[in-house]
Amino acid sequence: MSKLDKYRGIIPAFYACYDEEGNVSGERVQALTQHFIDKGVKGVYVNGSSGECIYQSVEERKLIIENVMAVAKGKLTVINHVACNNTKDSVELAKHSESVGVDAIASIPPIYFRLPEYSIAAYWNAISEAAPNTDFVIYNIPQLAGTALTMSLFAEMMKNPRVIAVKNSSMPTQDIQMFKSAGLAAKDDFVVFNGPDEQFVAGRAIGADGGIGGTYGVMPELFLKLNDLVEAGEKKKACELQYAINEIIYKMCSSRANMYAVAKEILRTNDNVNIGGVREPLENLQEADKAIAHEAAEMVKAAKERYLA
Ligand SMILES: CC(=O)N[C@@H]([C@@H](O)[C@H](O)[C@H](O)CO)[C@@H](O)CC(=O)C(=O)O
Repeated sequence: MSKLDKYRGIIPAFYACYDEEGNVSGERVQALTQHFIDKGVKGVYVNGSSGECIYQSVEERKLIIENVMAVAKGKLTVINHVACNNTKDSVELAKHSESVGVDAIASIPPIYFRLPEYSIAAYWNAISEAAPNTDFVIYNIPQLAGTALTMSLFAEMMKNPRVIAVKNSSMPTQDIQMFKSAGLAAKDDFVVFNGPDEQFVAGRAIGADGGIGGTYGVMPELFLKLNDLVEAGEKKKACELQYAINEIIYKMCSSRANMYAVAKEILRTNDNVNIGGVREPLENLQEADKAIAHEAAEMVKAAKERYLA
């Protein structure tokens, strides 16, 4: 048993939880955390893209992770994304994360200005040094961050003993293999998370240890089953379920509203978990989007009946 096994499995990317006025709701954060515990997932990835972190203040992000930890401590693996696009605020969130006892912190590279690799490494290492007893996960999402994790930057970061994983949301699954191989060449153990939910099976096949995903939250049972099928080597069944999941994701992405607004409506409809809407400038649901969300909710129910029986 490796000490990194706590990261191997299905880890939903936690959604932002707001009250009816659009303020962060600690109560709703706790309810969503409990919902994920009840579903049997391995952990949660808090304050990432799905958590709408770039639209939130440092204080709001502290409130969110405090409420997650109040419920999840000892029950879920908790990874808190702390990047704020400036070192000072990110360091503050890293310190705070360690004080509330998260398992790991994570960070994208700084966005907007194209910084040299030594500046990105300095940014990540400063954040990591602020949480000296906490694992560190590099978040590679070049299509949104505008900067890709290169192998030379990766090699530099391998010198930091706290770097234990890459959450890889780039689209080429080959990236997973490259980080996994180079990680294992540098360290006794190393974790790579699959990012794109639509290619979970492919990501796992090429070396991902599990996944962190923005659509797991509306169908955790389906992703848990998918992971079981991959582990059992049931390729045909795994692909069949992956295709069914992908149809649900395509439906979720077909609305004018932001995908996370659709996800939240599915949660309300199927699971009776109300975590509000999305924060502007993300687009909330109009009537036509609600119809799409309800179709997607029905598809989730049908897939559960078909594949979990
Ligand atoms: C670009 C993007 O948002 N990717 C998502 C995916 O889970 C994505 O929502 C899913 O594959 C649907 O396209 C995650 O990798 C992001 C994520 O886990 C997070 O930080 O919330």
